[in-house]
Amino acid sequence: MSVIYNRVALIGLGLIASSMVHAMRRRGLAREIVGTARSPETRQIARLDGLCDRVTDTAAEAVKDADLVVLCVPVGAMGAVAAEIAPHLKPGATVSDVGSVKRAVIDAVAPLIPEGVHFIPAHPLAGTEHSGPRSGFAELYDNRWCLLVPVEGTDPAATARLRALWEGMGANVEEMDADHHDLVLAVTSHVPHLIAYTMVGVADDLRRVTDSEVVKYSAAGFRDFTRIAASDPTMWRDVFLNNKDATLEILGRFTEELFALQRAIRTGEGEELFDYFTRTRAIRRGIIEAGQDTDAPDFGRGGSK
Ligand SMILES: NC(=O)c1ccc[n+]([C@@H]2O[C@H](COP(=O)([O-])OP(=O)(O)OC[C@H]3O[C@@H](n4cnc5c(N)ncnc54)[C@H](O)[C@@H]3O)[C@@H](O)[C@H]2O)c1
Ligand SMILES: O=C(O)C(=O)C[C@]1(C(=O)O)C=C[C@@H](O)C=C1
Repeated sequence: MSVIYNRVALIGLGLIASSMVHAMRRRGLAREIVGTARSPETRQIARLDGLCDRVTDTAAEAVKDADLVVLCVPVGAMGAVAAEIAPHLKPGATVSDVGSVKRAVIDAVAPLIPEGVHFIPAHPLAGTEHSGPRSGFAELYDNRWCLLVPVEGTDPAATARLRALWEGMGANVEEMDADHHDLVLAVTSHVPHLIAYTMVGVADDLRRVTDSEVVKYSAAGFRDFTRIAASDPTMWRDVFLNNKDATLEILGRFTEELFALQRAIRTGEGEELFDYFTRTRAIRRGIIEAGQDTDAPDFGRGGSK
């Protein structure tokens, strides 16, 4: 594959940025990758590992002459970083981000972007519970979605170029409106994380009662929750504070359903529980049959009744 951007600057060098570096290098998508991070320790690690072609001490230095600048910091820090880099952006450059929330990031960043610079928000739907400059890997975006959320009046050629970069990094790209994005992600990612955090918190409270049994006998379902609940606290604090309305909307619906199930258990409504679980099982099977869950093991497909 050929070079898509001459110079790419990554602000913040954690899981998402370091995975971008590896994925861009795999296909030679950028001639030069410049990176910077707020903490001196992260910059030091990035330099030691040769993560980027150059690591600068400030974001202002990193974006100098960059054709693409990607903000890879927690959602709550996007505005401050945009303010810092705005005066140093090259005319004609593209600024993008990878934040898990889109409306709040657009509101914070768009007004700071100078005329003549394109702003194209993005969100790769891929991650792990790990963070930091050593957590990235080239395959993270393979066969994952990356949603582009262009604001009104965005230059189609600049959007097409960013799309080509994400496709080059292995992702499938679609465009989506910001509010719709935030609602969909509240359902598919944000509230599920909140539920995992809560369940692990409950288990931790119980541990005082049952000693270490919660850890010792933790079954696969709970282990999956602990993986999710190990995700970065700063990132997730910022997600919930910046996607408040959609999170509360979905959480409201979730608690209504939970109360209905709670009642069915208390009153012994076995049929209601069976029908509910049958419906949810069909959803999982539908996802697998549509080939949308590349992680799903093949066992029992169409087998169990
Ligand atoms: N981790 C995931 O699963 C995932 C998936 C998709 C998108 N995202 C989004 O990507 C972004 C980065 O997430 P990550 O997982 O790479 O995080 P990370 O914790 O691995 O890295 C974050 C980077 O931002 C820097 N940083 C933190 N606070 C900052 C501040 N106030 N000012 C400047 N820099 C700061 C850190 O030093 C670090 O270099 C977030 O906006 C997150 O919502 C994360
Ligand atoms: O796989 C994981 O560990 C993730 O949590 C990744 C995940 C998700 O919820 O799917 C988390 C946050 C994102 O913004 C995008 C992807």
